[in-house]
Amino acid sequence: MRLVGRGASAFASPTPDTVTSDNPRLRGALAPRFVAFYHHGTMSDATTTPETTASKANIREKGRLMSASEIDRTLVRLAHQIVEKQEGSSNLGLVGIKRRGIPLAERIAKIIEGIEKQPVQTGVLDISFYRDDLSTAGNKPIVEKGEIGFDIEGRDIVLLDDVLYTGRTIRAALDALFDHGRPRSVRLLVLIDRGHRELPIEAQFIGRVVPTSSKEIIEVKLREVDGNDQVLLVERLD
Ligand SMILES: O=P(O)(O)OC[C@H]1O[C@H](OP(=O)(O)OP(=O)(O)O)[C@H](O)[C@@H]1O
Ligand SMILES: O=c1cc[nH]c(=O)[nH]1
Repeated sequence: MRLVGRGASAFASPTPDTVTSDNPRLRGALAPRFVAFYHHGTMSDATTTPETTASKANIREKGRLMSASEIDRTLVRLAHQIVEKQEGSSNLGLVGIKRRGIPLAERIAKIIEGIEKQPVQTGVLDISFYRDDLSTAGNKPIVEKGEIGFDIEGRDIVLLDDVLYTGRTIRAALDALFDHGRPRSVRLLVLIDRGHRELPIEAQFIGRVVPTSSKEIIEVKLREVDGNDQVLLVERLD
């Protein structure tokens, strides 16, 4: 059976007991709702833990691509690049894609606030409902069509996610975003671009480009979701 959907990281780390955010509005949005795992080269959602034991037995950690301090420094660079590109932050809005895009948006907003000395609005997109491949998914995710958190009309939006792979999440996120209004511009920030695009989607702000094989998986861990910060390269063995 071919299962498709979102998913990458849950097999490698247990669901955290606590999911934290400084922003009370975002705390619920960070909470994990689905356990995700890879299956035959595609990604899948499941409402119960598919066993991470079996999954773990079939994966091998190949190396650490980024440490916590490397992630920190990368986010500082990306924040400066955003400010340079947007010529400031007065019309800027950062929208994090659930889950790990949300803490990325919060962290980068804080850095930009430190540079520009003015608040930066952050919001959340839960795009589960909008994916174009849900009809073939084995387990359908619960639909949660939440508010972004601020008015995106006329704003310069930066969408943020941890990993850019096929581009399907971002395509779905763009659909969802435009359901909420008409921004002046939309740019994309990802911590890792691993290639393998299936759609004509590119990021304007990239933490690191990591050429990967289709057997490899990028695992981004962020302390707000996973309890620690690092980026791992793992490989499926089957
Ligand atoms: O370009 P794509 O092929 O769409 O893949 C990228 C998406 O996959 C991962 O999400 P994941 O399914 O792990 O969800 P999570 O962030 O909730 O763990 C990652 O966070 C991106 O959102
Ligand atoms: O390798 C991948 C692919 C998609 N999403 C991830 O988080 N990692």
